[in-house]
Amino acid sequence: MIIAVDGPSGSGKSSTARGVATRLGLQYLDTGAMYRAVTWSALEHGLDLDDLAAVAERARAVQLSISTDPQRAQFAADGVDVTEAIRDPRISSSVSKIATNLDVRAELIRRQRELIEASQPTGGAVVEGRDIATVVWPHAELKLLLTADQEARMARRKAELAEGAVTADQLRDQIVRRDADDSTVSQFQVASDGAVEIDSTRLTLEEVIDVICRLAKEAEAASRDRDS
Ligand SMILES: Nc1ncnc2c1ncn2[C@@H]1O[C@H](COP(=O)(O)OP(=O)(O)OP(=O)(O)O)[C@@H](O)[C@H]1O
Ligand SMILES: Nc1ccn([C@H]2C[C@H](O)[C@@H](COP(=O)(O)O)O2)c(=O)n1
Repeated sequence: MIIAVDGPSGSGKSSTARGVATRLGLQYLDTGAMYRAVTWSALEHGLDLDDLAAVAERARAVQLSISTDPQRAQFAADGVDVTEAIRDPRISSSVSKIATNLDVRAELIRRQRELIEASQPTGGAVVEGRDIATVVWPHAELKLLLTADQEARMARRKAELAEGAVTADQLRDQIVRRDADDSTVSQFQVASDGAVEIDSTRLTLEEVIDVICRLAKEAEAASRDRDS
């Protein structure tokens, strides 16, 4: 089973997808981490992020190692562990430049499909991002759009950062400006065909995980009925 989870920044995709994958014994793919790792690599190589061809070349060249174990978040780029570095505000503020480069997207979508295919012999994966149900894996057995209102998303992001780590303007940039830029290349503001929208504004993380696990069981049963 492939479960696709898309949605805006701070809606809870990573924490929810990791929780669902753990409970259902599936792999977990954080596609945003791949865009972040390419951003890290481009900056390490001193590239101008507006040089679309040079950045796309870097995306094709960089060796990415992505853990799909929901219990062990670990990412490496060209052999360097970037698990922590890719969460730095420096990366968050520039990653949209990489994610709106269409040649970078083509390369990362190709790699994401390979990782999803590799997950199938062990039962599948929960895959989260912005374009999973619409572009990367439209035939996912369960497609979800996870939303929450803007105030809740900003409050959640603020709560997870150290006191004073970002200013109010930086916080708004990480959520509102990033969604505006990212939505120029992906459609994650409204549910696509066959996707179920879950508004998590008034739900706890555990409640969202419960809802998704129930939907996954229903999707699995429906698929068994179709096959028999
Ligand atoms: N339903 C929820 N209720 C309260 N807090 C939540 C809920 N879901 C997630 N959170 C918290 O909100 C914060 C942001 O969640 P998370 O990083 O999973 O979002 P995201 O959609 O993956 O964000 P981004 O796309 O920016 O990486 C985390 O601290 C997480 O623990
Ligand atoms: N499938 C995806 C995943 C992510 N992005 C972009 C959008 C974000 O600005 C950036 C980092 O994602 P995050 O870790 O914050 O979820 O990558 C995308 O365009 N498509």
